[in-house]
Amino acid sequence: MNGIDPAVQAELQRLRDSIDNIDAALVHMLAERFKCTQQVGHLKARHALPPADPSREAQQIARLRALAESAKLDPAFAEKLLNFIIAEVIRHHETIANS
Ligand SMILES: C=C(O[C@@H]1C=C(C(=O)O)C=C[C@H]1O)C(=O)O
Repeated sequence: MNGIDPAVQAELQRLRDSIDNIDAALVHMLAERFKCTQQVGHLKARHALPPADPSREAQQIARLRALAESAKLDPAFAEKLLNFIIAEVIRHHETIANS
């Protein structure tokens, strides 16, 4: 990065500092979400409820797509991200149910 104009370098660093803060916030928010979903997993296992709840997921996806649209984020991306997270949660719930 030696030949970069110092003003450009400073702007790049300012933006990357914000990106790093946002990434840290995402990790903390995901950790909190997984703490909640782990509790849901134990509750479901105790009461013999199935790990996945497709109707709840459909509501969450519809809500998140609408929120994404109003935030000018690609709704398809928001849906993919939520599905990715939920798949991991369901995997955890299956592990809890089988333990
Ligand atoms: C957490 C739950 O379990 C599963 C995971 C979900 C999630 O990560 O939001 C949503 C629905 C379920 O498929 C739940 O039923 O609320």
